[in-house]
Amino acid sequence: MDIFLETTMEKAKKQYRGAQAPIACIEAVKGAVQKPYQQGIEKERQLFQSLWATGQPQAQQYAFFSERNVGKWTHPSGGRWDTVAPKPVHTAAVIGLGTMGRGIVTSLAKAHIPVVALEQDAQQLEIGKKAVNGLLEREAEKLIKQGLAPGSTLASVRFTLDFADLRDADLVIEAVYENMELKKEIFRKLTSVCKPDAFLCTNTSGLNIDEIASVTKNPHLVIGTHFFSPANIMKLLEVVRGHHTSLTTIATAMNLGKTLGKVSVLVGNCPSFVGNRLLSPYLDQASYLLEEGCYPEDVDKALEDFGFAMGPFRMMDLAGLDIGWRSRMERGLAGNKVPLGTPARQREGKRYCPLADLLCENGRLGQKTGKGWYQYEKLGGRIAQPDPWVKDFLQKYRNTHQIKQRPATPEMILECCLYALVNEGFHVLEDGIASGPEDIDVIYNNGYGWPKYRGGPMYYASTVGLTKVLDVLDKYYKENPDVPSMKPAFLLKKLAMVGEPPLKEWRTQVGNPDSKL
Ligand SMILES: CCCCCCCCCCCCCC(=O)CC(=O)SCCNC(=O)CCNC(=O)[C@H](O)C(C)(C)COP(=O)(O)OP(=O)(O)OC[C@H]1O[C@@H](n2cnc3c(N)ncnc32)[C@H](O)[C@@H]1OP(=O)(O)O
Ligand SMILES: NC(=O)C1=CN([C@@H]2O[C@H](COP(=O)(O)OP(=O)(O)OC[C@H]3O[C@@H](n4cnc5c(N)ncnc54)[C@H](O)[C@@H]3O)[C@@H](O)[C@H]2O)C=CC1
Repeated sequence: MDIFLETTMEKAKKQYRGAQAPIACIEAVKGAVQKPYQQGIEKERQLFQSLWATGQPQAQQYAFFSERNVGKWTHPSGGRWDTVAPKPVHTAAVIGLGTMGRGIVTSLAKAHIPVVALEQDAQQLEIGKKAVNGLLEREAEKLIKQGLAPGSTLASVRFTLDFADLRDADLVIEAVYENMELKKEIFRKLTSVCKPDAFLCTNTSGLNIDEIASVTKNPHLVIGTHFFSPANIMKLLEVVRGHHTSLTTIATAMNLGKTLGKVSVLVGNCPSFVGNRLLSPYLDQASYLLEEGCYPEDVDKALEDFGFAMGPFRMMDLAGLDIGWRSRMERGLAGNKVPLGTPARQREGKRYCPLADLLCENGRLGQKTGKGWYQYEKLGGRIAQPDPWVKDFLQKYRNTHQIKQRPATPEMILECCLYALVNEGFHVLEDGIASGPEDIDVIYNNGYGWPKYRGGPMYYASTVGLTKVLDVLDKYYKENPDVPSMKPAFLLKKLAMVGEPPLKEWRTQVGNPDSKL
């Protein structure tokens, strides 16, 4: 019998909502550790038992993930990052104190790393400072509650508008708007003001790390450190290596994640990296469902009942709709770079849903503007309420474009969204961007509120049955040839054809000579 386990009953209930098997907390089951994850069960059981034996209350079911080297990869030089010593980070700097920067500053301060926090102007600095101070106060309260204050304190944060104040930082994390020209401008400044051996990190959601590094004097010190929203809470750090990134830089970024109490996963550099690359077709499917008759709350409910912490629309509202919008404008898919005469629902011959762009054009960027796919109680509010404005807007949009309505059951919603995501996971494996299916699972479990008891998207696909996933994708793609992200990946077909081997054997089936697996 499966038992889903967490440290406390409260956590277990939250984490395993929707699970069919009994849930329990450590206190209740002690040695009887069992869970339906495909790997490391024995190791995890031993870890649990040893932690339990030492009486450490912070023993966590997923603790072993932060200990194992997630993202094995061999450098073109033949070296491996996990054989190289990381450099210590005594002081850090963060540029941009918006949704992400403020959480990153808080994570650093919490990990006793003093931070210099830089903004673009006095007004933004004041807003950022207030937000960071609020988060730090909350952290201080937690320390007091745990009886750790004043012995365990938070590191200092110095707020500034002056790049010269970054001169002593060992590591800088840039978190400004998602715009390549702006990022390059920041990195040009950094490479001239920072110490020659400072590590220069970008929190970009998916821009090319090599292009950002190209404007610096030391591209081997440039790396992607992709945090997840809310950055002070979410456990994942996606570490993105560029072409020139050195092993020491990788080791330092991976170690930084550990210092911050996060799970670091090393991935390759491609548009949107791993997590967001899989997210993109998932969100596309979610928005097609709106075109065809669903409302945001219907789609979110199906995915939240499946176990996600947040459905796709609540999640987009949390992250900010402007990130995707900026990225689409840069790629000429939205805004004034779209060639005149382009059909509203088509780009480059493929199906395109402009709904998120239209929301942004209406100033609805999500929680930060108090309105997005939902309405919120105030600017920055968190309580999502269905919005009659959105309902009306969707109805008018469907009428204008005369879109054929297709009633969707929760099962259909799950199949469209999840199989699209999983299919992209197979492409990522074919391309050698993640070092194995387990890494993709770790990314989703820790960065996107995926229900852990389902093991992650790739493991989930193996439990559904790869042939079933393949058949559904195949049928959908035949009916919708303008949605190429639903064309079944070669690796999925191959694995289905060779009898659906267990996930731990998938790496040997990749067969791509360029793969880094
Ligand atoms: C180049 C673009 C790529 C193209 C692809 C297209 C994509 C376009 C859109 C995507 C943008 C990309 C963004 C990105 O790069 C990656 C991301 O970050 S995506 C977002 C990932 N995050 C999630 O999926 C979050 C899922 N949700 C959760 O895990 C939980 O719901 C959450 C932890 C937020 C809350 O937990 P819960 O148990 O429900 O609530 P609690 O009340 O217990 O809160 C716990 C903790 O969290 C704080 N918190 C809660 N809500 C918020 C909030 N809205 N904002 C900030 N913080 C929040 C709360 O205060 C608690 O903190 P404490 O300090 O412990 O009190
Ligand atoms: N919001 C999210 O969920 C996630 C965002 N990201 C990425 O993180 C980066 C930041 O995103 P958000 O925090 O959401 O953006 P945001 O819009 O909330 O904040 C950006 C901040 O950068 C500041 N800024 C702009 N130009 C600046 C400059 N020249 N110097 C100093 N500060 C400057 C702005 O004043 C603003 O406060 C983007 O690259 C985004 O793609 C990555 C992961 C998740």
